[in-house]
Amino acid sequence: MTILSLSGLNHAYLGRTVIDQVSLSVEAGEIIALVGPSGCGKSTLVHLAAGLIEARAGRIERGYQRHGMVFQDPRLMPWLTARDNIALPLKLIGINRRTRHERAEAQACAVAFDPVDLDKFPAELSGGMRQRVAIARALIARPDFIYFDEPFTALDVALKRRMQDLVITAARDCRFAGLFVTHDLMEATRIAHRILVLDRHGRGVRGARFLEGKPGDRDDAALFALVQHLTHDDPLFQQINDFDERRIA
Ligand SMILES: Nc1ncnc2c1ncn2[C@@H]1O[C@H](COP(=O)(O)OP(=O)(O)OP(=O)(O)O)[C@@H](O)[C@H]1O
Repeated sequence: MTILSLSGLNHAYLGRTVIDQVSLSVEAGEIIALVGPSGCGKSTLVHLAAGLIEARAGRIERGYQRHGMVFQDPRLMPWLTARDNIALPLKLIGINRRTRHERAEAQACAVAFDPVDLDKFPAELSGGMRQRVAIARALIARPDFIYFDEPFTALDVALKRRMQDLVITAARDCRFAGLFVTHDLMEATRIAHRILVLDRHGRGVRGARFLEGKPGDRDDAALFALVQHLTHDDPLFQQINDFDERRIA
């Protein structure tokens, strides 16, 4: 069953087209990693799909009930404690304070955020703790779809891996579908069921690769070999590096 369908999307900033004729669909329970050269429009596409900005043309059909979002910057409310940040989506749907706090505590535990830190404000938390709060906030209203926009790019390698495991487990347990923007092919191959490669200058989806096995069941050696293969032998992925390297040179 298709839970998100985008067809023929077009978007421009200040008259400059950055998304042109982009179509894709996500099945229920499926995590799609969205990769592509820097500036090709990945974040814009996620913002369009989530309804944060409006497309100039095209059609968006959302079959999900509720979505969550996790960005690179955790975007926590600085005046709220970790507990109230996590509980915020429940407040917005009118859940009473006591239930909100109980569920926030349970959700904090589920993302390995120590409940003793729940009364701290974002400024008192480390980067990893803030990102756990952001993930807990995205999960608390039990969404059936989550948009991830490079959520772990700023984290160190070990923490990034722990966060990816957390998403893999949560996606399996809560059965949400998602679009996951990343630059990191190791991350894409660990987390996703399918990788979509966007063409540069927003010229649509260049191609897709289905990944064997389920996220969480793939071992590191196989993933490493797959990333090597995609990077060096698969023309679909080579254009990402070629394009990014030309921009830096
Ligand atoms: N608010 C904005 N106003 C004007 N131009 C924008 C705005 N947001 C993005 N752009 C431009 O639109 C294009 C696509 O940007 P977007 O952030 O969607 O790409 P991206 O693929 O997510 O990039 P990256 O991988 O570097 O994060 C870029 O050329 C960018 O400069």
